[in-house]
Amino acid sequence: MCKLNYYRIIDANINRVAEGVRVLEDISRFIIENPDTTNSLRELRHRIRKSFSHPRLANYRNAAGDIGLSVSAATTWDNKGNISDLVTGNFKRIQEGIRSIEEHLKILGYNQQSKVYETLRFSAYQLEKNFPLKRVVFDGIYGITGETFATGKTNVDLAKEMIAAGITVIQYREKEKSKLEKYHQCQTIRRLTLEAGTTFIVNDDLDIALAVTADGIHIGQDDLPLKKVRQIAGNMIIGVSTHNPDQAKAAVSDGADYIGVGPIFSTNTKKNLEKSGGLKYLEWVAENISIPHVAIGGIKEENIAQVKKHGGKCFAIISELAGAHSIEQKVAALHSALE
Ligand SMILES: Cc1ncc(COP(=O)(O)OP(=O)(O)O)c(N)n1
Ligand SMILES: Cc1nc(C(=O)O)sc1CCOP(=O)(O)O
Ligand SMILES: [Mg+2]
Repeated sequence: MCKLNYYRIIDANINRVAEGVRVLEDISRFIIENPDTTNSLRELRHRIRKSFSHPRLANYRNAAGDIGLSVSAATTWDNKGNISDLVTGNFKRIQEGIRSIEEHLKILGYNQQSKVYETLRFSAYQLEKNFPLKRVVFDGIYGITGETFATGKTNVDLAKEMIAAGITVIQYREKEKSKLEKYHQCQTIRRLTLEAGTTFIVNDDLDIALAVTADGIHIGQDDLPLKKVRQIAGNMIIGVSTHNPDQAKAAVSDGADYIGVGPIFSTNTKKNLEKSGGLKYLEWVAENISIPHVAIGGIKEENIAQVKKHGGKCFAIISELAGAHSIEQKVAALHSALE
């Protein structure tokens, strides 16, 4: 291959990487409003552009004749379903682009410069790990579907009613249906939640969560280990059920975004219900755990105020919502009980 083509590859990748960093910089600046991350990204972008320069870079630029353009225009694999995918996709793009720069600099004998880009790639990994995509405020009612506890409403109907009632986080939980049926319901709920700006979390099925580009996955103590789920799910929100302080501490150190705390009260909704210290455990979590927590288990209009008194901020509810004649009225009643 003609040496000049290596310069062309390096030039294309410097542009590609800088553009990817710019997308993240904009998210950090205008959506997350985090000045530290914005500054780190800006510095990374400048270093990407300045760490190698050669007159041949611009001289051999040929964007219009780049055969990759038509390939890229025809692909749909990189369509981004949500902001979390956008962030993950751009970090991937940056890391792969820098890797390509490193390799081609080495071929041309620029070993020192290649090492500089290697350092920048590791900075990008670090920035990805710490990217403050705290998209959700875990506060108020966290609605969980449960059509088996409803009278004639499907999970989709329940999700629609929850959205109309102003619930901002909805979890899809379904224990009876086939994978395919669950997938179809989740597809519909994903569309509805995207339109409404509601956070959508899938219980148990990581494959479905990924397939419908949900915002998050909720796992229990017997599901895949959290670290493995993080490897597969990237930036997706990961919630973990916990029933005692050791599980809560482990979830934090393994990188959970929030924990479920329960059961607070007894409930017939879950088979093989775990034991926990209930309200006492919740109090411990409120005092000792830094990430958001979601209380769950037997929460109803008549006891939600008590849960709040013991440190509850976010309240996950299944049967009290699914069994309500009107979810909108039930949510209003729950809010008044919390006042
Ligand atoms: C918010 C929240 N907390 C806890 C659970 C329970 O999840 P898990 O332990 O996986 O049990 P199942 O719900 O799958 O029966 C939850 N779903 N949501
Ligand atoms: C699904 C679930 N998980 C729990 C836990 O303690 O982890 S309690 C529970 C059941 C919650 O349903 P309801 O609001 O109908 O009681
Ligand atoms: Mg589960």
